[in-house]
Amino acid sequence: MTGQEVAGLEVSGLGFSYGAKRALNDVSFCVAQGDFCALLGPNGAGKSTLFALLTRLFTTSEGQVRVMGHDMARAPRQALARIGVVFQQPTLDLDLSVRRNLRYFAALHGLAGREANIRIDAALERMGMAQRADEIARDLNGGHRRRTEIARALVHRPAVLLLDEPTVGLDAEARRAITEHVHGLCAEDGLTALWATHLTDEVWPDDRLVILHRGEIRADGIAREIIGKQTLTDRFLDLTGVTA
Ligand SMILES: Nc1ncnc2c1ncn2[C@@H]1O[C@H](COP(=O)(O)OP(=O)(O)OP(=O)(O)O)[C@@H](O)[C@H]1O
Repeated sequence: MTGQEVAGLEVSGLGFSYGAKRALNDVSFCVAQGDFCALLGPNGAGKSTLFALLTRLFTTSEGQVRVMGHDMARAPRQALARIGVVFQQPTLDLDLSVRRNLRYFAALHGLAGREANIRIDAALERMGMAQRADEIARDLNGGHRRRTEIARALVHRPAVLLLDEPTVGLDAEARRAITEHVHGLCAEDGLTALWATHLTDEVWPDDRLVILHRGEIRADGIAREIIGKQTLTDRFLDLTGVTA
């Protein structure tokens, strides 16, 4: 990234404690626009706490978050408007169709009528869900529900997409399809993605990779360079001291 470019996501010196429990300590990393960044960490590493700070569910006086150049503390509305979020827990209304789930979300963002429909169609197409637009969410399998949630997070055209363990509970085929779709969004649409996971097989060799453990960054770079001659699982175990 040159000095002129605005990073999709810039985190500097972020810290957070739950009472006496230190959950994040001096966390800094920067994701260039259009990059897919895997945030890999074992259970309890601090991934969800980081997401809560990035979405302003929690606030902290320690450190700074910038989204497309907007300081989350000084310009939260501008920063949040540029973020799409896929939470770890499913949040679809299962009684509504795929399209109506997205239409409801569009309305929350002040979008209606033709403009909303154009954006909804584009988001569903992008996630391979256009053919299922009129299906009731309850009738979808887990992978298609997750794809619908990602499409919903795209409706307001965010620049940065945050995904907190988006493939939990899905089989290998559904996980692969979702990972490919999100890589496509980055490569073809210039979306910046931060994908939290504890599954090493979701990280591709050319991905940007940040490894978090006990609230601190243990590695930051291109996955293949961090991995070296090891497998990512071996490297991950070495860096985190987590036993298999
Ligand atoms: N409400 C809370 N009160 C006290 N400690 C907490 C609270 N929530 C999380 N923690 C602790 O903060 C640390 C980071 O937790 P966090 O949930 O952010 O990790 P994570 O990487 O998202 O884990 P997982 O993969 O299990 O979701 C852990 O040690 C956890 O036990």
